[in-house]
Amino acid sequence: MSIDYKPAVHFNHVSYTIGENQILRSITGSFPEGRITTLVGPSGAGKTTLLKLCNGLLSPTMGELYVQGQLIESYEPTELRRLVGIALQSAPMISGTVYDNLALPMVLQSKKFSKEAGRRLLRDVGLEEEFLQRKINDLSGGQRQKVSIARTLVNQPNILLLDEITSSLDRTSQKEIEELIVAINRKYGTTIIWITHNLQQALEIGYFTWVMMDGEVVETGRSELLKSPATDKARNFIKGGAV
Ligand SMILES: Nc1ncnc2c1ncn2[C@@H]1O[C@H](COP(=O)(O)OP(=O)(O)OP(=O)(O)O)[C@@H](O)[C@H]1O
Repeated sequence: MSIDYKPAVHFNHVSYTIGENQILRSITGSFPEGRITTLVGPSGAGKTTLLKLCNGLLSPTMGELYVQGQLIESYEPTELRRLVGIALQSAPMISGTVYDNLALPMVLQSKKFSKEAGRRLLRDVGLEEEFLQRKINDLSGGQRQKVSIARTLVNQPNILLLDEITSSLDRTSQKEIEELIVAINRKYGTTIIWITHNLQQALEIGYFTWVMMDGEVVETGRSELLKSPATDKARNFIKGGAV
């Protein structure tokens, strides 16, 4: 990947092992600041594991990992959570209202969260203000995912990690979420690292792409590589997914 870009996250020979099982093998590379990078690869390639390393949910077994130029171990856990947000496919929520869920990150830090702040976040994700008092269980999958994204924005993260956030949504909701993420990236300059199984989405939304297989990064570069990969491994994977 080009060295013209400042890395938001940098991996230097990072490995991750569980027992005898090497999940990630000496990963080296960067996620450029202020850009959308997509992570693609077959199931079990290690994409989610790599994402969890970026916000300290997991720690490397070997190698160094830098977030905004600083070794990840040097951050206070709460500081790191504020800096790096994560949204998951399952969008886990507490029961109660949308407001209760949006306020959660602040409540956990013993901070106040105003209704106005809640309404502002809803506007950011394209939901009407009246959603603030809605019960979480009454929301559609797409609306729920928007609330999940809004909740990650409470801490105004510089880096946002997304794990398959559109895979269970219909085409319309999927498009809405894609547009929303692009808008967040543009408005706040948020660095986005996005795992997706949808190669068309990776091509359209991602500025950069990492192709992963068997715990390794087999190819990285501008997302156009998905149309004409340079390596056999990436080519074989993409053939199966047909961009
Ligand atoms: N806690 C764990 N214990 C044992 N093996 C694990 C654990 N977590 C992940 N693995 C293994 O590590 C490998 C990579 O998993 P990971 O979830 O990172 O892959 P992935 O590329 O995100 O896959 P998917 O696209 O299916 O989500 C898999 O073989 C998985 O079985």
